[in-house]
Amino acid sequence: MSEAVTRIPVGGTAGTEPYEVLVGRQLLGELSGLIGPKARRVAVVHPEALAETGDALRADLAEQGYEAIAIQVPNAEEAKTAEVAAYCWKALGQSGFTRTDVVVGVGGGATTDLAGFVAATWLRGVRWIAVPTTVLAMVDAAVGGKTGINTAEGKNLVGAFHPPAGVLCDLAALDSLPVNDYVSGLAEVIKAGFIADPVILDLIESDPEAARTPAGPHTAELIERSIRVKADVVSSDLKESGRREILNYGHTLGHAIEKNERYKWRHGAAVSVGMHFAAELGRLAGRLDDATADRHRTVLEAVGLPLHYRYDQWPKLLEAMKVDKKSRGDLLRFIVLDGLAKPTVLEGPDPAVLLAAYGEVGQ
Ligand SMILES: NC(=O)c1ccc[n+]([C@@H]2O[C@H](COP(=O)([O-])OP(=O)(O)OC[C@H]3O[C@@H](n4cnc5c(N)ncnc54)[C@H](O)[C@@H]3O)[C@@H](O)[C@H]2O)c1
Ligand SMILES: O=C(O)C(=O)C[C@@H](O)[C@H](O)[C@H](O)COP(=O)(O)O
Ligand SMILES: [Zn+2]
Repeated sequence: MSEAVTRIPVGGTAGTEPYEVLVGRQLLGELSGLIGPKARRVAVVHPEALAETGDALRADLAEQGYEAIAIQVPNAEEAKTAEVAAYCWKALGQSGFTRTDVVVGVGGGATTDLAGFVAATWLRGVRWIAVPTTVLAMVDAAVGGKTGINTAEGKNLVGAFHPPAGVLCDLAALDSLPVNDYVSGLAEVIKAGFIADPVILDLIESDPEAARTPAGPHTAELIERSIRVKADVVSSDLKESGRREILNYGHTLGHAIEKNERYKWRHGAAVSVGMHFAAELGRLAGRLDDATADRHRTVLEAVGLPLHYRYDQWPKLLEAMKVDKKSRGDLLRFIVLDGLAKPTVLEGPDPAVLLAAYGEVGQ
């Protein structure tokens, strides 16, 4: 008997095309429907780690009559560069890819960010479909249409809003994910818990060890709840003119750490340290109660996510945070909590408060 498939709607407001995030197993049968009747060519962008999956998908699409190509890109953040994007553009150009053809991004968030960006920029925008294969990509990266690449100056500094035509979250993909990558994705799940859906935190806290594996009893529910948080936010504010900024909770410092580590840290690990910082900032700014601030430490630590970073790096991190996309001119802006599930913006905090908050994080 096949398992049920959950369908979560996204978008459809302010002139955007609605689409669905499907969560279940054996979802690849849905792909041709999403590719649509007009496409002749399909490009499957996948990381080295998923070479077999990428090639199997290409072969399957070729059997269905498409001119299918596989574009293999490096694993993780090494794929999110201008050079790799140019490599993909070359592959599309050489295959004669037209405006009715379709990109399929199969992989973690780094791959779906790159594939979506290539789709957004090729011929000024072609259709794309996300097939996320990590927790993080399922609950966050593949949903909402933020696509992009990094530069030496900062994380995701080049990109476009270009929503996918559909997102297929096949839970079976998570079985091959290394535990560190699985746990890294839990940072965005926990973020969704703190900014909008505290039941997520209750479920993780009920058995943090089980939450670290796809075999845990709440895996599907945690993923679906997190997707619903993201879908709700991006449906109301696709281009981040306001409410969408709450999804950046923990990211102001997190992205600065990623840049400082030359993108060798996993995103979720950096966001975990960033959420610890944001909690301390909220507390010191007089916004957040002690119990909710402390809960950040306990839940992040319970699943094995990091809380700390090098104290001596503060001046460099502060510099890096200035190019955060939420900054306006010289004004630094942070997402903090006014309470559980009450995210808000803290503008231009006193530098002494920032340093004191980092004092709790730096080691
Ligand atoms: N666009 C957005 O809204 C958004 C949201 C959150 C994060 N992101 C981005 O997502 C990226 C992080 O994504 P991530 O955590 O998925 O990491 P990732 O894409 O770097 O993947 C981690 C590693 O796992 C490998 N991998 C992927 N799926 C696998 C599987 N099923 N089995 C075995 N190996 C597998 C990858 O090749 C890579 O080596 C960051 O670049 C971050 O900026 C984007
Ligand atoms: O979708 C969003 O909006 C987010 O902020 C989600 C984040 O988890 C994600 O890491 C995003 O890529 C960060 O965006 P950026 O605009 O700060 O680069
Ligand atoms: Zn993120």
